[in-house]
Amino acid sequence: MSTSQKLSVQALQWSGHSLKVLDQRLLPETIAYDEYNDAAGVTEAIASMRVRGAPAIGIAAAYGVVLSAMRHYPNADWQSAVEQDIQQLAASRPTAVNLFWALDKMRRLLAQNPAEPIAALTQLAEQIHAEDIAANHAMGERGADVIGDAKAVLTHCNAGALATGGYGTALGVIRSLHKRGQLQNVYADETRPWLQGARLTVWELAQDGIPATLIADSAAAWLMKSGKVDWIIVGADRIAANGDVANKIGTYSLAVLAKQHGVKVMVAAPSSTFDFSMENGDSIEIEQRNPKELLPDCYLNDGSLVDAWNPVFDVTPAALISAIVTERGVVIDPGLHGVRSLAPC
Ligand SMILES: CSC[C@H]1O[C@H](OP(=O)(O)O)[C@H](O)[C@@H]1O
Repeated sequence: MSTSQKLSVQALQWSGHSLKVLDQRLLPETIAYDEYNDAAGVTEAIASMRVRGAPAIGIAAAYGVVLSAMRHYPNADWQSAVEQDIQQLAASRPTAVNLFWALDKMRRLLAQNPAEPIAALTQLAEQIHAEDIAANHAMGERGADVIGDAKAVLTHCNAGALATGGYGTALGVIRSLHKRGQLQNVYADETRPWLQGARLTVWELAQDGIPATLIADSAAAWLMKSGKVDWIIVGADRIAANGDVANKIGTYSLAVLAKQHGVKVMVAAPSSTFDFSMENGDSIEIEQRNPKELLPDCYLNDGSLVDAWNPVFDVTPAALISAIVTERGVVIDPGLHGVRSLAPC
């Protein structure tokens, strides 16, 4: 696909009675949407990473609850059937708190016994979607304000429109910097093993005419030692009360390297990514995915030759983070202050 071709690609498209999900396992070669009419399908779309990215997972799950209610209401005991679907959605992936945040919002609405449950649930899911996009634009501007003029930034994984309702968190900051003319270059690392950086971020930025330079994950240290980047900008999947951040595997090593080389680290995440029930990141569940996602094809026919350990997130201590940017505000040096100042009032 030519980089000049501009596509308003969205991870999720809600029709009012079905959810179309862009199958991100096939990008960038193929743009294909699967259409879902029930919660079980949405659960599978999340678990298989057809849709991925903390905010996008939460939004998809919210629509999954709407589809569940559409299927079961007004049968007898329809609320129990919906609750079972909610539990299935909650079991799809463990680390991104946005999934549980969205499901809890839908549950709390159901507990109020709205007179028109389908309409009420639909309105809330659409509100969650719209507010995420608005939050990303607000974060983009706040993050660009913090960074000012940057030689270049390095981003890890994909925290873009493909991982959210639209515009992106880390890529939202990059989009805002680019619009202001404040950015000389964007480096994107490949983000093994799923290659969110090489397959999604480089491609997504190209749709906006934002050139990105791809690097191997193992080149990040040398890039920083070469003085080529000022900031690392990433998203998040769960942020504890002390500012510890769970994000894509490899984020922690980038933060350690950044400290060694005087590079600053920015985390951009909506307030739905905070988990104030957790004092620190020690108890954040780290998803372990199928080793087959890590093994080269040559081993797939004979798994006896090699074992594989495939944690797909890690936790970066707040002390290694320079700024956490949300739609509610910014915390500089979260290691000193925690992030409770960003809690909802
Ligand atoms: C906008 S936050 C996206 C966040 O989710 C990614 O994980 P996955 O691709 O496995 O869903 C990664 O941690 C990103 O930072």
